[in-house]
Amino acid sequence: MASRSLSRLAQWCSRVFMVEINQKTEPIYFSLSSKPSAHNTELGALFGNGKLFSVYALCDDRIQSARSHAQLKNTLAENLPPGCELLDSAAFLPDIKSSLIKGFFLQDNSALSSAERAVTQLQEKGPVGLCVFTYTREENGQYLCSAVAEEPAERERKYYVIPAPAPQRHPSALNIRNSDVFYQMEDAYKVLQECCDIIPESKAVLELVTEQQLQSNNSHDKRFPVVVIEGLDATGKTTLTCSLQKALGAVLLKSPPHCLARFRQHFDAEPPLIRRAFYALGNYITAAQIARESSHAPVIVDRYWHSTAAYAIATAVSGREENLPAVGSEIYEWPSDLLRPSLVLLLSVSPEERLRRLTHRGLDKTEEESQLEINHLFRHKVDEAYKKIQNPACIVVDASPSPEHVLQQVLYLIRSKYNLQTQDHQ
Ligand SMILES: Nc1nc2c(ncn2[C@@H]2O[C@H](COP(=O)(O)OP(=O)(O)OP(=O)(O)O)[C@@H](O)[C@H]2O)c(=O)[nH]1
Ligand SMILES: Nc1ncnc2c1ncn2[C@@H]1O[C@H](COP(=O)(O)OP(=O)(O)O)[C@@H](O)[C@H]1O
Repeated sequence: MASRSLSRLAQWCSRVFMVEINQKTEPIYFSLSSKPSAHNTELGALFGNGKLFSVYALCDDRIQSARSHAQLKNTLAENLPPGCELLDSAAFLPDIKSSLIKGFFLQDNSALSSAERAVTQLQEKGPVGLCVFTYTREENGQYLCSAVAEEPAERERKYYVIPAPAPQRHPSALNIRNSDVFYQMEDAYKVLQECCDIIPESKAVLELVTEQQLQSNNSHDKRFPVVVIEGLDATGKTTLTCSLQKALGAVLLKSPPHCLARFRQHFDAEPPLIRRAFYALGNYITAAQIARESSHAPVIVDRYWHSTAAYAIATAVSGREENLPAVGSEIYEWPSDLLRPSLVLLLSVSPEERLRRLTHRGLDKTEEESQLEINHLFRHKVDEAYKKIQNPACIVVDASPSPEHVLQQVLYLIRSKYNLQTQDHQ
């Protein structure tokens, strides 16, 4: 695991470091070497001036590591002086899955190296296993890296910073499996089991999952159609799903299911590993409900696995939209143990229309929904991730017309696929 294998600076030499100056430009990649590089000018944009640090929270326990990373980000953001840039950083083994370690790069342009004080304070009371690197510029234009370590010998050891080539796969996509998106119920279940000591609500969620699984009817006899309605918030999912329920005499379900509503706010505040495991388990509870209900009526579902995967992937994959893995990547594969719907419709409206509906609706938003408004790039990535998921893939529906028009369009789609009669003809 990260901390054991990275106790000494030498062990970091096999890794490449990535620092993203902002979401729109290519990140800067560098590594540590015992020999200088004659071509390190491209590092100037990052290492230009001032005191520089990388900080990584290292723990063997993945739950503690996820929480330490989140705490580290909050602590650094609260304590850094103006003029000090806090950038996302990562250390990874190029194109090796699950090798990503997330951290932070601090550019302290203030003369007083006040960031140094903030980092030292963190070092004293910080989360378990804080690993701090400092970077200094030599007269000859070379940059040196040393670790702020307890052992004096480690402190003396320095390595040259040299440019590294961009990897094939964007490093932020390396850890998605079982850290951001889950492809088996048991993998998500294990995460919440490991949280039980520190998050009491986890036990109640796991009991609900077990209870629903016991009630689930896994019989594969004839089922009525299961239609999932997906889309960004305020695209009209709630309005449409209610009308479809009436028009088709269908059962209306949603994910996360009502039985998890009371836990949601808590898990929305947890780091991605824990939060996404919560939403993944919500889909399995909803799947058990779909299995039962679709044996006697059509089922309409408001959000399901596409939402879980799209939001998780769009959050995990940093930088530009092009960094999203291509269609066909394993990260878009439907979980083999999760009930597949018959049809998934992705409601799509223009950003302007969506904002108009959001303001009109006036409901409060999840933090992530607020992000959707501020961060057009994040919203595009969610939308793109929805469309890359296959088996089943989404059918995009233009949801900008009136509610009645959208309903008729969707009923036509469903009927032409299933010759389902509407309620009034039954
Ligand atoms: N339902 C669902 N929401 C998720 C998931 N992952 C993240 N979210 C967040 O939760 C928000 C929506 O939560 P919902 O419970 O669907 O709330 P809602 O009012 O029905 O959503 P909208 O009607 O689309 O605004 C999303 O916009 C995401 O920010 C997931 O797996 N399932
Ligand atoms: N087709 C539509 N045309 C215009 N307004 C709509 C349409 N569908 C929904 N709305 C309105 O937009 C707002 C968001 O709709 P809602 O169904 O809550 O979307 P979602 O569930 O996707 O967040 C609501 O005020 C709703 O009345």
